[in-house]
Amino acid sequence: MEKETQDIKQTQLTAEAHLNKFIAFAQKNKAALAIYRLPNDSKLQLLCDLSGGNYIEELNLEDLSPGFIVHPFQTGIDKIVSFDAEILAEISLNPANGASSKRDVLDWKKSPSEEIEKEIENTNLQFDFNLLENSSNHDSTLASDYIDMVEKGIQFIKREEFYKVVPSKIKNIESNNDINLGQAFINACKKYPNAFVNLTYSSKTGLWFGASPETLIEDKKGEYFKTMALAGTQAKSEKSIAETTWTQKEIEEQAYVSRYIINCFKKIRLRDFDEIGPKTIQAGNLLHLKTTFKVNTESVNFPELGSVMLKLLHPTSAVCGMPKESALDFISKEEKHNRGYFSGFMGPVHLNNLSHLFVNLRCCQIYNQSVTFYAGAGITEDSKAEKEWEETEMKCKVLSNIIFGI
Ligand SMILES: C=C(O[C@@H]1C=C(C(=O)O)C=C[C@H]1O)C(=O)O
Repeated sequence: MEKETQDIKQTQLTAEAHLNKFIAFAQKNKAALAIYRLPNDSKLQLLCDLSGGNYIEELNLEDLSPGFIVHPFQTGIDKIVSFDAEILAEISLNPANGASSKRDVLDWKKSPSEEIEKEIENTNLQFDFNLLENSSNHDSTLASDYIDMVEKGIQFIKREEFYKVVPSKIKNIESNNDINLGQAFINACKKYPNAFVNLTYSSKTGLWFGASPETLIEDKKGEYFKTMALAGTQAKSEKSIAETTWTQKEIEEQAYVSRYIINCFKKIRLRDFDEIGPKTIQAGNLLHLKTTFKVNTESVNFPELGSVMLKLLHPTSAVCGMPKESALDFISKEEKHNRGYFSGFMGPVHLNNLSHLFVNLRCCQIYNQSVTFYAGAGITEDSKAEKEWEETEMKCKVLSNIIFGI
């Protein structure tokens, strides 16, 4: 018997223990699993597709059934995969500090049967990291290679091949296969309250963990559409956010992203939008410049705006460059690793009338015996290559700190 939207049953365990049971269950049953915490929310969402998820050729948001989508940077080796919301559960964390306690309650929102709930609750297996396949991304990017790539990018900008490009790197750290995934997730929720904290697992996509500061699209059916231009990075200092200053380089770098979004609106002749910012926002130990764009989809009479904009926006100039085609060409030729799902996007679709997709940043892929962290930095004519390398190091630390304490 299917039981939807009703709080069916509550089990008393820590949130961490609940998460680890779900993760081990998903692996054992070859199911697809998405665990996420929306920005500034005190609830964790768990979504499981017992079929293991479906490959999608072309993404049409309006065709998808309620679930979760995982989209790579470029479709090729890595494919778009959708997870159907076959099982939905919610964990309320202690609202005072987002901390997990002995009394974190798991509410089943949807499940195919009581047997499945029991099976998950009774799972005592450990997640087996040995079963994760190693990718082709074995070698960390060398600082010297990254710096050369940035300098080449600056030369291309000077020759007006493009105005901005976002080269990325990978950093591999060896692991003993003893990562406590549930604990890492809860720690990321505590440390990054305004991030989209996510952990996804399927045999099609692998195991990914992230804490993204960036919305790609937020689409509330019949109400609003939102997107954001996020760029420019500096380490948080003693100064208050109000006192933070930005250089011309960072202001320009972020303005490209805003301009790119406005150009997308222009392509579909949409003039009626609110633009808020740029404002300084904090993402962990980093600061960024952010402009929010909001459209009332009801008043502009454009119900499919989210779907249309998604196709136009990805990959934005925050993760690729401007113009898109020539920056993408540079990235494909110069980067030695495969970005996989890094700088792609992911998030819930059509759940409670909301589709909220985030750019997959500040993330890592977990393998047997190692973890690969990904980070990029926006390059403009005034970039200093060493500084950009340091920026990618700081970005990798967002999660390496959670997983390895470094
Ligand atoms: C590419 C990343 O981040 C993006 C690039 C930024 C920049 O270049 O300053 C800032 C925020 C993100 O839009 C990343 O985190 O890896």
